[in-house]
Amino acid sequence: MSASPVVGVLGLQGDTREHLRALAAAGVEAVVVRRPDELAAVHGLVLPGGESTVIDKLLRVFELREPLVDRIVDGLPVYGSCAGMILLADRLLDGTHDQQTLGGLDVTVRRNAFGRQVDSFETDLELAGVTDRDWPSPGPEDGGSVHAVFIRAPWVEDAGPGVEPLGVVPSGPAAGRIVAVRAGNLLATSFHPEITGDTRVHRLFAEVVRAA
Ligand SMILES: NC(=O)CC[C@H](N)C(=O)O
Repeated sequence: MSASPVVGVLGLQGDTREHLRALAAAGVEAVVVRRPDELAAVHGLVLPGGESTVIDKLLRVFELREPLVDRIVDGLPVYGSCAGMILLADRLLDGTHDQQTLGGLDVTVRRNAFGRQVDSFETDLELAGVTDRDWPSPGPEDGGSVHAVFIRAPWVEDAGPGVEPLGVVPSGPAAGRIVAVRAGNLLATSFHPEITGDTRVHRLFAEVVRAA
């Protein structure tokens, strides 16, 4: 792997721009991916938050689905945030009737899992992998805790033996639910670090990409 990997952000639908900004702030060269030749040129890929049913359809329209599945099978580092986590799941609960995922992560993900009352909320949670990272401003993000923003988010209903849970909801009705996982080169969070200004999750992913 070259010293400065190029990380793509899937640009079909969702908060592509926020991820591009977060990657740039994490010191990574980041480009939009909308075509198969653009996908072929990146060393890692972010699947942004958005609407997984729409992204699923557009992946097929843009003829990206097959090459992306192939690259995931080949070990491409991929970070999926929210809808991106849904797309990485091998098994999906509460998807629409014709919704497909790309797969790769040996997890069952429940879409829109948090229900109506708390379908969007924020909380601080402990995230494995960011514990010793410095965060430039003092506050609740210090140490291993990140400020997690959930927007009609999924959770990981269950995870296979090769999947490492990185974080759970700390309290409330969904306490203990897994909301961040890693398995090999695949990383996924139910929440949206790209909109908080905290670049530690993107830096963690950049390390995965550099090591691949
Ligand atoms: N913020 C998000 O990415 C929401 C995900 C959305 N509920 C979906 O099903 O894809």
